[in-house]
Amino acid sequence: MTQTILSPIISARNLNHYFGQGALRKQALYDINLDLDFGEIVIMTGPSGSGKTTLLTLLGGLRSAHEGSLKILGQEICGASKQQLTQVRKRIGYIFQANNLMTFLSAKQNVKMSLELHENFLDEKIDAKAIAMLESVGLGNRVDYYPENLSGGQKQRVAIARALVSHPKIVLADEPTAALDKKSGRDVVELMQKLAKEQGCTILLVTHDNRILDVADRIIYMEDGRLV
Ligand SMILES: Nc1ncnc2c1ncn2[C@@H]1O[C@H](COP(=O)(O)OP(=O)(O)OP(=O)(O)O)[C@@H](O)[C@H]1O
Repeated sequence: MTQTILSPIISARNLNHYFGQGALRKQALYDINLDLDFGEIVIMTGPSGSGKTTLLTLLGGLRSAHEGSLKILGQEICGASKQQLTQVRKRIGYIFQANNLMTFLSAKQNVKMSLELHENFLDEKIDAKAIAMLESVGLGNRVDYYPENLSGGQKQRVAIARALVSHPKIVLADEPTAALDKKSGRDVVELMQKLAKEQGCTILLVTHDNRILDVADRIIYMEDGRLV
């Protein structure tokens, strides 16, 4: 695996994005210019409907960009093939508000699944790796628990373990604390911050939660589809 540090890790230039067709076509993002550098934690805030999730999904290669240029880990995403997008996605960790754990898999199996999707981990002891990652998020005593028997904060920590176990260079998180009480929310972001600094990964986190803004190296603000 190449360890070349590409900086910026993500680079967007003059990005525009639209929803709908014909008369219903509506612009959601206007002329976005943004660089995310190696190892930094960036928090994106802004009113509801301002375009934060749309931008996050574009930056994560989860939808294709319409206009402009978007480079993720050196790969141009505008006009990229499905295969190229899939390759980029494998190098990104995602954490969502609703943790999206598989309810029929234990904590360990949820984390392992993320490794099973990567060819480069197939030869490794992924069981041990998944357990070690759960230990590092404080769930060493919960590895065989199913999501229904874990608290909201614990489930979100499993989601963090799943996102970080493959050591991605980028982690994108959409409202990771929205469903959590103050203490669990705080614990979750501090954990993300700690692991990101240890692993040297860049985090972009969308939130409405003012209580966690201080973990950011940089805060960016979105309004009416524009970064201001
Ligand atoms: N799939 C879609 N089809 C049509 N319009 C959409 C779609 N997704 C988002 N939009 C519109 O794009 C704009 C930006 O939405 P987006 O979800 O990115 O905002 P947001 O800042 O993440 O909001 P919130 O904080 O409420 O999650 C909104 O006007 C929304 O209605």
